[in-house]
Amino acid sequence: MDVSHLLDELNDAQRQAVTAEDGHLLVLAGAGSGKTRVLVHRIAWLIQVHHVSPMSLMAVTFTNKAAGEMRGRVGRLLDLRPEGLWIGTFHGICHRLLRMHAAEVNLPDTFQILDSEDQYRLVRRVIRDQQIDEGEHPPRQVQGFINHHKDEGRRPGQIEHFDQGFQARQVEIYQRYQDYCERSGLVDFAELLLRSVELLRDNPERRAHYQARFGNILIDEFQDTNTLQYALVRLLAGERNHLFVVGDDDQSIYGWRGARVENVAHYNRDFQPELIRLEQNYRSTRTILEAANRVIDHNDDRMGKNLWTEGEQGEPIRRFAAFNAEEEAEFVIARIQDWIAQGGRPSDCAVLYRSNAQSRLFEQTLLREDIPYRVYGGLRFFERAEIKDAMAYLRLLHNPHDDTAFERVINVPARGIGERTVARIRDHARTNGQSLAQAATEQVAQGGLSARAGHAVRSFLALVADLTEACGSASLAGAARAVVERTELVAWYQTREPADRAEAREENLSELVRAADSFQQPFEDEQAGLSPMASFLSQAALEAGEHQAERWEDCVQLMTLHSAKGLEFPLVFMAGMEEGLFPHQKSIEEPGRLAEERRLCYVGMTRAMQRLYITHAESRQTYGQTSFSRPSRFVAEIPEPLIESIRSGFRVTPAASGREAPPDTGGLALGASVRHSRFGSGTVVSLEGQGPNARIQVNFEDAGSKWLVLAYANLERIG
Ligand SMILES: Nc1ncnc2c1ncn2[C@@H]1O[C@H](COP(=O)(O)OP(=O)(O)OP(=O)(O)O)[C@@H](O)[C@H]1O
Ligand SMILES: [Mg+2]
Repeated sequence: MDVSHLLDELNDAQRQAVTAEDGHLLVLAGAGSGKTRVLVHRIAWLIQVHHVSPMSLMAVTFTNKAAGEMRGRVGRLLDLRPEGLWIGTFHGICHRLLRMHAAEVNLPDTFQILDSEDQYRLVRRVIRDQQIDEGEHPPRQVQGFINHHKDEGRRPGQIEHFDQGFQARQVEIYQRYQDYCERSGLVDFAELLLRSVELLRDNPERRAHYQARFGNILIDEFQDTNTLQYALVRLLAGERNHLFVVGDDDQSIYGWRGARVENVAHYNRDFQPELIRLEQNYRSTRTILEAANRVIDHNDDRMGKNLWTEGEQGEPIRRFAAFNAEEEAEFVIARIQDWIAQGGRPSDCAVLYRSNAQSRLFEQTLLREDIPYRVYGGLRFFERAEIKDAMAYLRLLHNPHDDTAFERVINVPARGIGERTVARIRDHARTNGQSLAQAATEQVAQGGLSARAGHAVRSFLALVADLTEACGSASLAGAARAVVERTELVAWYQTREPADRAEAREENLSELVRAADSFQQPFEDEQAGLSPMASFLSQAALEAGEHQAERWEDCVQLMTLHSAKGLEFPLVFMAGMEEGLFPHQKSIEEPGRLAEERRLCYVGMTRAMQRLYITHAESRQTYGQTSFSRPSRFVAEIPEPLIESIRSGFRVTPAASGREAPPDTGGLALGASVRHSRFGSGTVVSLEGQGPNARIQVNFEDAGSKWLVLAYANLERIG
């Protein structure tokens, strides 16, 4: 059989990795060196050359999207659909394990996944029920506490606490939250992993079964695995199985979420893998690559690597210092327009930023210029309110005792059931150890509610019962359609919201029906005996937890630096490169976190293939206040010849007359001495623009030369 196509487009080191003999492997290599490509080819190689059954392979990637792509690429390389192959995220794979062994891990067959928003609401509910002070124990922070301990594999009983006050209460909330989840058959993201690890750890039979099944386990983006994920890998690998691990310590960017780059060292210690380094980069120009290498050089404790490219030198990186965030957005969009005018595609362009809030100005400008765009990391489809409402009904059809779903929609659309009634039902449920649905039914039957409330609750229960009956034999799409129609969600949103918002919700709900209609149940889920409905509900919850970008239509891509991981674009903008924003204020004081920010910068820069722009603004509005910032230290870490400043290259062309009106100096003249609250004193060296756009350049004694927006600068004249 000719297998040359599996090796043709690989260099020697890549080929060595793909064709390695059985054993453990670690491919440690920088960005764009072909790690993901090698992993895909390795899967195909094992199947085609070693005749390994796809059933005995497990491949783990960072997102469902990446998993889907990987499946497609393996399929194309092999020219067939690799049935039985487990490719997925750690969460997806653990979900599958739990579905198959629900009873053994004490979960009902109908267990549901809690996404992060559901989890937040539930934590808040527990805090309120306990009458604990939300100021002292903010739900978000408690949610972080719970997830942190779960990620480290700790149950409430295993958490050491040193006082009987604050810490003890946090642990208690965790315990009660957990009890609630157990009662209602709910599993949060971290729990998916923790239960799976417990299953394999505590059940020798299951462990032996899976160790015998998965002879080869391949993992991408290994540097961002957490403690539990590594524990799972060890349990699955056992003594005999082969691990194929690829990663880049310089791209570890999820430490704040529990990822442990030390796992690379632990893997070396525990498995003594053969080390293969890939040193040739195929993604970026020489300039971009060298600049990224020089920035990351400022970090200590690196595993160290060389990256080179045969690619051309390329253009210098361009740096633009904007007066303010508005001008920054104008600049970026103007460059995108140039790109498109020269025949480039909108989807080649990515604007990357540190935090989601930065997208707004870019969106505004893109909208105004009528350029199609897409923002990632905001609310994804399955996180939208109307979708979650409809899904909650579907969940109730699937499992009437799903309390989270019950609570979400008992009064959606509004039917006059108030918080007091819900509290009464909840109390009844708690006292009698029942689900909310059972409690509500009993309360109605026993006349435990006021006449009005009783009537409303009865109508809600009747709606759910009707739907259940109507959907008993319906297809998944039929059930989704029935929910959308009979619940009258659309009409309800129409009465509450402006027409355009309600219309968008209506479109989304139709999209949900379409999504259900075209849903293809994964082969593995089917094999595991899952109903299409169960698969669909789980898939939705898993997807809601992801913030990875997807490339859809041909539109400009806006996303956070974190979401850009693993992707590549011909034209990249890194916006908001300012101290305090990036590196983030919270990270500046802590060396460990600063190093993680620098890795994030490295990730951002290495997404660029041909052209990279770095922009920063001297002032921007945050929380309604103007703040002034210096350029990010990372900008200064790019050596001079690789980066070119183009502040003067971007000028708004003067009015058609060709004559610019004299600048509005606001009473300040060239040469005047001024003082700025932050930059100290200096001399005015340049003035331009009109009214709110008037700008002033000041040579500050300590802070150097700055352009400021006159209207915001609050300069005080001295001398
Ligand atoms: N031997 C090769 N010949 C030509 N192109 C290659 C080769 N190896 C990889 N590439 C291309 O280089 C780019 C980067 O590859 P890939 O995404 O696999 O790198 P990576 O190491 O996984 O990057 P990252 O660290 O960002 O995840 C891709 O466009 C890929 O198709
Ligand atoms: Mg990759």
